[in-house]
Amino acid sequence: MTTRKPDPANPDDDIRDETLADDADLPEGDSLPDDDGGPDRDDDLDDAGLEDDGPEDDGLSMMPDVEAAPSVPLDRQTTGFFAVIGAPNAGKSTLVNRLVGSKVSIVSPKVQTTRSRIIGIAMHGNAQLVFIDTPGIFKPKRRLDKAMVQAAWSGAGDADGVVMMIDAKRGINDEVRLIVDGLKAEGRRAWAVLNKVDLVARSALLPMAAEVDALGVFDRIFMISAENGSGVTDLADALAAIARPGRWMYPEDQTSDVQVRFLASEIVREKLFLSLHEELPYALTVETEAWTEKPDGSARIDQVVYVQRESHRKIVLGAGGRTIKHVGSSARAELEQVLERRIHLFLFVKVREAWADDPERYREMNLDFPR
Ligand SMILES: Nc1nc2c(ncn2[C@@H]2O[C@H](COP(=O)(O)OP(=O)(O)OP(=O)(O)O)[C@@H](O)[C@H]2O)c(=O)[nH]1
Repeated sequence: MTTRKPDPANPDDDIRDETLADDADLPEGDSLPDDDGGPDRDDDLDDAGLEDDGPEDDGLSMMPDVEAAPSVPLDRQTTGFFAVIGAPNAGKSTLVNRLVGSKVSIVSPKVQTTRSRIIGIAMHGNAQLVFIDTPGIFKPKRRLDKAMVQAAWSGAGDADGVVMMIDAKRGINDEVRLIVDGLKAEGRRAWAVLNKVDLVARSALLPMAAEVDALGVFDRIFMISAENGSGVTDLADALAAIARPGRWMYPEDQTSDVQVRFLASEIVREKLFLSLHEELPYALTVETEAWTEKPDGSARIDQVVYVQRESHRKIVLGAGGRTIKHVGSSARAELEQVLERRIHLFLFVKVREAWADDPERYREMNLDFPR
């Protein structure tokens, strides 16, 4: 992930212009930045990425500052690297977040929320369990779909083991069969995790497990609720039991490999997913354009929401800028909680019709660009 600030020499890259353009849609005094008590709008325009206010933090990953001595001697450490795959909405990110014990991957009731591979790291006894949360696997139509599905399968390819999540409420449907066919084609076996058992009658679970077994690719079947945690410890125990002897790959208090810049855009994307309806969430992407450390310990984050049409931009802004303001304010609250510091968040909405065909956007999403 690159640290990029707007280039003042390049007008197309000038965030200040975007701010002004967005402003045209907003009534006087209703600014896009969600920032109570931070710098006022004029200040923001003046220091939009031209001068550093403090050190620019380039290594913005969710890594601890100091590596402590490990709690388990090196010769007793074990490591397992597991891909979590499944249909969209099966609960993959919810499970990974629960196993890790903090939010590393965004969650929404909409399908295809996760777009790229995200690593979550959980400590379990002597084992370090590294989970690859993958985008949902489905029949791709658009280029972005293809990139997401490729990322999911390559996550499975990299792993020691594959955990396939199945939404028990939906049962064994075509989406599940598509993935099972993919596993068979790759010659891979997996563990099946029937999720959302809190939504299903107990009497339906045993016949479903028999159906899962009959699919012929699963060595073990677990029943869990990623939402309320039931069955998750048994799953973690079983995964830890097959972890290989070997030194941990990450410091034990590291929870993810995601860069904080990326996490910050993901959090905004999650709030947009929760606030917008129908196709619009799928037609946008969010990028962190600049991250500036402030002398008072706070940070200023400038992000661009790319949409494909002017009409989409209007919807994302909302009447009087209300939608984007609401998104900004809930994202800022969460960012402040996660980063444990004060954040000034500035969101700019930009129309870029063909962003979904632009290789640069895929790099920012941590996805390979499918040709
Ligand atoms: N009732 C219930 N809801 C769940 C459970 N696990 C996940 N959910 C909900 O299901 C929805 C989808 O969860 P996610 O974790 O985003 O699913 P995902 O598989 O990562 O989704 P994609 O990003 O589309 O691949 C969210 O609204 C979750 O709150 C569960 O065990 N029980």
